[in-house]
Amino acid sequence: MDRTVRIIGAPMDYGANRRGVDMGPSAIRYADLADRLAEADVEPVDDGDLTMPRAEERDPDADQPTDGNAKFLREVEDVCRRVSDRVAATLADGEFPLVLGGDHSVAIGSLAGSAREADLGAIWFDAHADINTPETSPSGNVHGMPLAAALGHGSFGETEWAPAPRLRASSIAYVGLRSIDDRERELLRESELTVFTMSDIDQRGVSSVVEDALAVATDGTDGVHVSLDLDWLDPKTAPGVGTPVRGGVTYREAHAALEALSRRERADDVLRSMDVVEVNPILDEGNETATLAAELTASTFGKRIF
Ligand SMILES: NC(=[NH2+])NCCC[C@H](N)C(=O)O
Ligand SMILES: [Mn+2]
Ligand SMILES: [Mn+2]
Repeated sequence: MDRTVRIIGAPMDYGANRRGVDMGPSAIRYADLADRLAEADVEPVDDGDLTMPRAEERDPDADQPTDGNAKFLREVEDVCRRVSDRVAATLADGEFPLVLGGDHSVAIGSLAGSAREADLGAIWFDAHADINTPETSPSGNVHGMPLAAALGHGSFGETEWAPAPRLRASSIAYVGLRSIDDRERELLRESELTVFTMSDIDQRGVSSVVEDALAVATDGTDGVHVSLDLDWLDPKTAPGVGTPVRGGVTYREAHAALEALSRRERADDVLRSMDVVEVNPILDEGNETATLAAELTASTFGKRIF
């Protein structure tokens, strides 16, 4: 790909109950993200970080926009509105928006911004389904809700900021799920989202699964959003995440999957936007998870061994 990639840092931790994931953008930059992207033949431009609101500044008299079971939802809304505007403006300039989280709630903003002027497909690389609503969430953490928000499920449907305007459930594919809450399972069985679990990867291999995910996300859409939650990988390979789940993809499987997205002939017109989320340096070992995040991002943009 020879497009300009605009790096948008979103050091958000409100969606994960404030546990250190706000240092993710800094750790990924420290792992030489820009140099690695340059090696992938894209031109990185770093916009720096968005400023995060202070929870203490919350006006106690203001109305709560949705159910009180979603923690820090007002702060998440504030950040996601700005992420969405930045992503939309970047696309309008003909550049590629790369959002660095922060916890996965920032994806509400990236999806909304990317789906403003185009029919959007999405591939969700994650251990988790992230499709709880404030009403179904067992934790109240908004990082477990971004797809419900983008699809306007539950009380998110009553808001104007959360739903992604041109994203349909039938254009979304998960790759690598292995932790699905009971209510999410019920919903996914009835929904049009495509679910590829770790068992599919075990049986068919990651490359074939990613091909199918790409087919889902590109069919009838104008472009694809890639959402990469680092807890998609096995915690032995990516320990620096807040909600690790055993049995994730290996280092090589992860590279193979993301390289498949940027096969030369299609990268430019298929990929539209990306977020890289859930890197938590406090829980990491020697910044290896952030380094992995930087490497995998370069693979997505076409960096190859040879
Ligand atoms: N982006 C993430 N790491 N999400 C974890 C979600 C965990 C769980 N399903 C919840 O709703 O709380
Ligand atoms: Mn996850
Ligand atoms: Mn996630």
